[in-house]
Amino acid sequence: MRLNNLGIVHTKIDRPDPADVDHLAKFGVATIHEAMGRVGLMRPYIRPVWKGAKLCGPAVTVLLQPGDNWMFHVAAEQVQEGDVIVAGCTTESEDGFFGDLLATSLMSRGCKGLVIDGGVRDVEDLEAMGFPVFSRAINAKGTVKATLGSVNIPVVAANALVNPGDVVVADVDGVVVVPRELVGAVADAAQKREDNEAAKRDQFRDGVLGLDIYKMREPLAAAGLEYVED
Ligand SMILES: O=C([O-])CC(=O)C(=O)O
Ligand SMILES: [Mg+2]
Repeated sequence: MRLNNLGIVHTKIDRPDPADVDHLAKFGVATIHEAMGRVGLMRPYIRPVWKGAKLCGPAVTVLLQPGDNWMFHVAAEQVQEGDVIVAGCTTESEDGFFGDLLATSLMSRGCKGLVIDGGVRDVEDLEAMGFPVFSRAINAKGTVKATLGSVNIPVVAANALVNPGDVVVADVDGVVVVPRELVGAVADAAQKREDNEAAKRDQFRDGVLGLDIYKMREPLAAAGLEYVED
């Protein structure tokens, strides 16, 4: 009888339609999060390790054990072109699980980046390679290869549940997780939101006030806001 979910690799995962992933990739994390109804974000302590890093792709998930990066090598074999890796850990850990060697291996498999609720190192090289990484820490502390975790099971990373095949989008504003079956609908909703924002941006540029665009004068007065001249 299996007592835990460690030591498992799911080799078949469902991925969303690549056209929907491409559409979603056009939008920023803030827009996607709003379009979903203000949900789906990882905790904001996950930050890009180099300026300008961005990623969007279906997740191959990894559950790590603290101080151990064995499962990244197992995960590399499961990566398909366009995937990203999302790594959680069985407990909080800021060890440097990942660096340029693993990035080189993942890139050769078509991987588009990493989100990890842990630490990474070799950041100068990751930037030079153009491999986008989002992590909770930059840490030179090395790890071993000795303890089983799992690949392609549901993982929690920075308070977000990520199922294999969910699409993860990350940019300087944060990391958002879009459930696989919602990717097309969320991309459409994000497009609508962006069109709407474009119209508002034009008005703001022309000097129109939010007070008038959003018709806020009446509700502000009803709430008791007073303008005092003296
Ligand atoms: O080798 C490791 O264990 C992690 C690392 O620094 C790399 O991937 O370059
Ligand atoms: Mg290294």
